[in-house]
Amino acid sequence: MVITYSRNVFLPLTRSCRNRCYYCGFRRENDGLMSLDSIISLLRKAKNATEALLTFGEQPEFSEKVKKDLKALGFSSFSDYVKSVCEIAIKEGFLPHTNPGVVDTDFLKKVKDFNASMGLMLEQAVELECHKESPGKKPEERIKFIKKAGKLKIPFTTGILVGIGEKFEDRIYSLEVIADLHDNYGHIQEVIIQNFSPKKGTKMENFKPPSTSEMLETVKVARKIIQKDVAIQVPPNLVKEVEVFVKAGANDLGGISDVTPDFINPEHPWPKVEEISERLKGYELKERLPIYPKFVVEGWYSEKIAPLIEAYSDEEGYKC
Ligand SMILES: O=c1nc2n(C[C@H](O)[C@H](O)[C@H](O)CO)c3cc(O)ccc3cc-2c(=O)[nH]1
Ligand SMILES: C[C@H]1O[C@@H](n2cnc3c(N)ncnc32)[C@H](O)[C@@H]1O
Ligand code: MET
Ligand code: SF4
Repeated sequence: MVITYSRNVFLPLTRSCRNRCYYCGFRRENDGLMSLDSIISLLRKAKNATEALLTFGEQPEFSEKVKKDLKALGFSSFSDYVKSVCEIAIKEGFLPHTNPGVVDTDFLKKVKDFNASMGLMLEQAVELECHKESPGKKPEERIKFIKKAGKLKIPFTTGILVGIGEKFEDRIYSLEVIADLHDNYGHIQEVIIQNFSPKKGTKMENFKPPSTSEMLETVKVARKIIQKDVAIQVPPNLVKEVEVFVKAGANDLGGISDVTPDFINPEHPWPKVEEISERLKGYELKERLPIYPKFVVEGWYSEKIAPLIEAYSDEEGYKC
């Protein structure tokens, strides 16, 4: 059995965010933008990565600091800045994967051709206390966005955040919603089963994270609900014993970096690929691109990134 992962470099473009999720340690009030120079120098350090992961707070343009930085950099909108970062990444030899939060259709259309895939965590398809101050976490907003990405044929990553106040049946319902989206649009490449990990200084710092057995049950039920052509991803820095999760049905480990931390969960360092390989004896651990083999073979990518995809993938669509 093949277990996949991607080698990436994480670009946290800004921590300014219109939402206030009670579990989030990433958001900062009035944070600015990464400079294009700092992005280039980070990319140049990531010698063996093929994915540039762009993540940031949702709709950060309201922040005075972001507005000021956009002006100083000569951009008239945040989406133009994101598009330029993608172009820089491509020029440096990386395939962008942008996880933008809920953005409008114009934003999505502008950046789509410059991304190998994009993502948005559904988190949970039910309303929860921890999202009371996060308009962009309303289930209908997230579902609408994932549908829009489907209509635009964007290879897509979504998933659930486990242990944020939902019941077990809410997880089942959320996974059914994802399966339904994939039935309708066929664009989901992977479903992340991510455990909530408490962050100091947040409202949920003393909230109990889900246990390993609870996470295993969730992966098992996800594997039953989600279509077989969609990968189940667990992050190896958050679940540690990847071998038991693989036994439960996970078959992807997401992006791993040698040069950047997981900026969302910085207290959880990435294990080395060698360590994962050691734990997964009997399985074939294989590197993939941020666009899954199936979508490479089906040609779900633009001419902007075609040269990179074609140079990096073998005839089965895996990284070569
Ligand atoms: O390092 C991380 N990568 C995260 N990734 C990156 C992901 O592991 C890879 O970029 C994809 O598998 C594409 O290769 C996300 C991507 C999404 O589209 C949506 C959510 C996440 C969440 C995380 C995360 O918490 N930490
Ligand atoms: C990048 C993704 O990380 C998730 N995320 C945000 N905060 C946390 C946390 N404390 N623990 C685990 N995952 C988190 C969100 O679902 C976001 O979409
Ligand atoms: N803010 C976005 C979201 O929560 C992107 C990931 S968190 C930095 O969906
Ligand atoms: S998880 Fe994303 S949307 Fe929520 S506060 Fe953090 S950065 Fe903003």
